[in-house]
Amino acid sequence: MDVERRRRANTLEREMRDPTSICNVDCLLDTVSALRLRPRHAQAAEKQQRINQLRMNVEDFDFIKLIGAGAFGEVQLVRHKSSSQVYAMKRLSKFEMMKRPDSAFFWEERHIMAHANSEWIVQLHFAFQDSKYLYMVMDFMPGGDIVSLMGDYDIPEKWAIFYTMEVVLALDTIHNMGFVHRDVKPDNMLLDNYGHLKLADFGTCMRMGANGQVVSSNAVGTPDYISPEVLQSQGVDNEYGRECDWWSVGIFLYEMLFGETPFYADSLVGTYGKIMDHKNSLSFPQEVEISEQAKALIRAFLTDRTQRLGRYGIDDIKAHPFFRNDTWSFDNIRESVPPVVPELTSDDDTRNFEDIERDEKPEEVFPVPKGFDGNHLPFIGFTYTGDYQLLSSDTVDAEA
Ligand SMILES: CN(C)[C@H]1CCc2nc(NC(=O)c3cccc([C@H]4CCCN4C(=O)Nc4cccc(C#N)c4)c3)sc2C1
Repeated sequence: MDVERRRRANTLEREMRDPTSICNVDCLLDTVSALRLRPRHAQAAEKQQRINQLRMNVEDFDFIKLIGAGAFGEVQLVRHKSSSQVYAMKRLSKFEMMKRPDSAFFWEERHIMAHANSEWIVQLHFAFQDSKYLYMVMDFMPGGDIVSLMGDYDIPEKWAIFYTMEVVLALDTIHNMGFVHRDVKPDNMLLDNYGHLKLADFGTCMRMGANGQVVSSNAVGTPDYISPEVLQSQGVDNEYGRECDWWSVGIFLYEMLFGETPFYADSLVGTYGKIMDHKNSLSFPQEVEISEQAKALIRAFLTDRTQRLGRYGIDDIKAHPFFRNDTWSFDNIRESVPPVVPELTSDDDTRNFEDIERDEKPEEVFPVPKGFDGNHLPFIGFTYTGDYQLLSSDTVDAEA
């Protein structure tokens, strides 16, 4: 083959091997699977079926227990049959996503968990899809979430130092990847089998622009933890940056120390009102003994974004007196012993997860259109096979 053709062929092959390329092999096979071949192409349809069986699919996993649920799906503890490895498998309904225009959130979640390669971020091991769902196969976090931890223990200030330090380092990882999280809350903070923290749910993450800001008109996030500037972005295009996540850390720290969130109200409007009027509504219950440093840090986070601690980077946060202690430092905390180490008896021990009843709503499926069915086109490229990349040199040789 002439040099020029060989050079171009090599470049294409490199693209096909690159997990982040739009024409990598997984993406190409997604395209084949997304084509709705009509019965008259019997051979092709048969081949398509065979490809779907050879690719990773939900039959490769044994279901163990339902361990979480969200707006578009659920998380199950599963065991991969051929490797016996346990994972947390999140299943998102394609039907739910097709009903809403702003449902491309799973791309950020997939990108962050697949490529963060960080001890602070739950790792995505595999992603695949079928006609109804997207599946994300992730680390199982047997320590459960911080909501459960706060329910089980009265958190002393020393523990609050540990968990706040780990959340700060985890968020710094997300920010350095170019994302604002926007929904930092204890539900999204999970503990591994040592008791160390990882962030777990990235559906509300948004890429920052070159100026470090995001422009968004939908107020995302959970009422209690949402910052004033994100709240004000509802309906209008408001710009804000990573500092909105530091507000949520302030709420989290307050909740660990006082057992409730600072702007709680029995109505959404009540909570929003208190958040917008935080200068007057923030107060510390007298009966709880809390250090001045802790109150100072909470005030430094729960303030207007132009004054908020962390707006110039996390060094100002790390330097705050609240974090001064004789056990943990920002540099060694991941190698230290956490306040609570989960007692686990097996690799599929789910003691730290509440039983969840599955809402048996009838599975809505979309009618397969008679004509061209483009329903799966938005999901092409979602499949991710992580380490065992197809077309990797050893695979081809093994076949040879
Ligand atoms: C703008 N709108 C349209 C979109 C805004 C962002 C968004 N995110 C959604 N997200 C969901 O629909 C969903 C589904 C299952 C579980 C979870 C989380 C919330 C509860 C637990 N959970 C989770 O991810 N757990 C988890 C993750 C990783 C490891 C382990 C373990 N062990 C557990 C979320 S739907 C939706 C709509």
